[in-house]
Amino acid sequence: MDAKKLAGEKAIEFIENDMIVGLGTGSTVHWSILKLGELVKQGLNIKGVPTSRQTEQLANELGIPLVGLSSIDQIDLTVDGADEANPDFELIKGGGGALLREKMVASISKRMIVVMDETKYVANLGKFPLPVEVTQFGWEMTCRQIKSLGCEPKLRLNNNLPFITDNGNYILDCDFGEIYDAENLNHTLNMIPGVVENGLFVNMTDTMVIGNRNGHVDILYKS
Ligand SMILES: O=C(CO)[C@H](O)[C@H](O)COP(=O)(O)O
Repeated sequence: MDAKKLAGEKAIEFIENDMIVGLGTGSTVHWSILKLGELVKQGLNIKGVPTSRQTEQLANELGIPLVGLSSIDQIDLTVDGADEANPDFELIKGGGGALLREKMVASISKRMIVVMDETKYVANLGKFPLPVEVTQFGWEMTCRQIKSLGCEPKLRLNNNLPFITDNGNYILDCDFGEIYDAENLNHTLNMIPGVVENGLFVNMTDTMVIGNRNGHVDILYKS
């Protein structure tokens, strides 16, 4: 059983006609977008807000109408993946490098549904190094300041060259070990000049759809 596919497709059940829908990035939400494309072909009326160029391209190929942040102030529902999620519904995102647009879209969403396979649901965040998007200008200085918080940042590479985000920035993958105060770390990181955004999503989702290899899908709601 493809646990990512199970979760991705299940989440589409939350989408209703006439909604503005945030479209996340990654291999799990990929399945949600494919399913959404089928429903749009059958007459579902929605508008999507893509969180990356990759997602924008997929949505265009599938004929999903898109709208940009320039013309909306609120999104009804966003479906997106995660690299890790804990029982407090805190997330690490950005494995695909789309964390800035993902967080902007999530921040104006009335509801965010997170889709993942069972391996992403963990007791404590931090095994997955936290992605931090930083400006190219002075990135080494920013890197040293992040390091002084007690982690080992690594510049993300792509074919031996720095990975460049859709926004023209770099990503530092930061191993903090186990993260016990995600809210505080989120604020501390974003106070460092040169940090554009980090991949901690705190108080942004109340629903997680988790696919299991045994074919079962768990839906968790924050109480
Ligand atoms: O945050 C993300 C991209 O920036 C993704 O949602 C996250 O990396 C999960 O990806 P996948 O579903 O492929 O495991």
